[in-house]
Amino acid sequence: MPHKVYITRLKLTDFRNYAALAFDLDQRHVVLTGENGAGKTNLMEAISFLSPGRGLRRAAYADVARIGAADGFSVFAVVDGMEGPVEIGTGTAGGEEGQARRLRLNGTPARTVDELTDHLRVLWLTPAMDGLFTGPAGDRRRFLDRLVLSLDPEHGRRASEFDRAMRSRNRLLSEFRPDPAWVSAIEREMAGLGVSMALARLEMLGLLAALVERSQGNSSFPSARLSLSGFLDDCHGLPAYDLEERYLAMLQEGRLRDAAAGRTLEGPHRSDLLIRHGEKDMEAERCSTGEQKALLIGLVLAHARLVGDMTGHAPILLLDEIAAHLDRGRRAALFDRVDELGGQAFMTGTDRAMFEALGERGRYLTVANGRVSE
Ligand SMILES: Nc1ncnc2c1ncn2[C@@H]1O[C@H](COP(=O)(O)OP(=O)(O)OP(=O)(O)O)[C@@H](O)[C@H]1O
Repeated sequence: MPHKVYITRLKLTDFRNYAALAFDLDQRHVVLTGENGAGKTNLMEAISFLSPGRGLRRAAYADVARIGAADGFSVFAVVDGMEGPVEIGTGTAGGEEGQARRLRLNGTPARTVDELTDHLRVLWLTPAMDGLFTGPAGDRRRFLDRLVLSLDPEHGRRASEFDRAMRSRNRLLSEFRPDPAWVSAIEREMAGLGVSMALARLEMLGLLAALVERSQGNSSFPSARLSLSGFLDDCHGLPAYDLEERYLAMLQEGRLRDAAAGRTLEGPHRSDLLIRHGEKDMEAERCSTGEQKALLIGLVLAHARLVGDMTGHAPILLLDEIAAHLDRGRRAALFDRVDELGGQAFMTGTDRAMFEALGERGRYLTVANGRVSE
């Protein structure tokens, strides 16, 4: 069983509808119930800021600060983390758009928010992800990249450097006579980064597939079969160097076409994650709404297990409005599966009765008017 990472104290200041909120937690899972608009998802979002990135809503920081607040927002947490107890403070100062989120670990400013991954991993499933299978490829790519990031924190740096290089190339190609040596140098950089990104994604899919294979048959949720398409599809198994040369040649040959299009038409930014319902052997997008939800739950649970297995520390799991779509038996199975992962899970719902099967494994809190009570 992986080591349990859990939050023991949470304090929010000027975060969404919370002016000031503080409460203590123990190792148990946390069930947050309350009426629509009470602030349950806001609390989940606050916890998601204990991981790098823009949180589970991918919101602009200016929208996260409480309306009327004088100066940004802050989230403070005490966590029994991967390296022992740690105090985490994160937030923004001022309401400017585009500003970076600051992080303090045990009172000391951290260089980047990426340092959070030394202490805990936070994974989530929200109703906004329900359209994952039917929505745009970009959503699935982002989902996949978050999976990769939770095991390989370097993935984010590679992706943003690739993006920067690609923007430089697009800009250069739009010039009347771009300097070919400069374009080549940028393409070489893109080839290295792009292939590393593709390989990191493939490695993640391989690990997940192996885990799904091992746990086949003993799950109440369907297993997802995942593959990638849209970039270097016919090159599986080639060494990284050959893949880089291949991608480099594609970029060189595509210069005129890309210049005309005003963007780079081939690369890891064009990949799509293909998802199939394993047991039915059917594309996820053609499954029923309920089947899609179950598939997504199965996928997130498998990923959470993988993170626990690989790091030795169970991730914190945020399951927003998870119980509503499931029948009684499935709900009970979900709580068992979540508990078996060995981490602390936060779950929300409008009705406490939905969580009956969780029993004493959970702590039940009511959210109302920007406050949390027993
Ligand atoms: N920056 C902000 N400042 C103040 N209030 C905000 C801010 N952003 C969102 N809110 C408010 O927070 C409230 C609670 O939102 P939240 O999404 O957490 O509700 P919820 O309890 O999850 O509800 P539901 O059950 O409907 O999903 C909403 O009424 C919203 O208007």
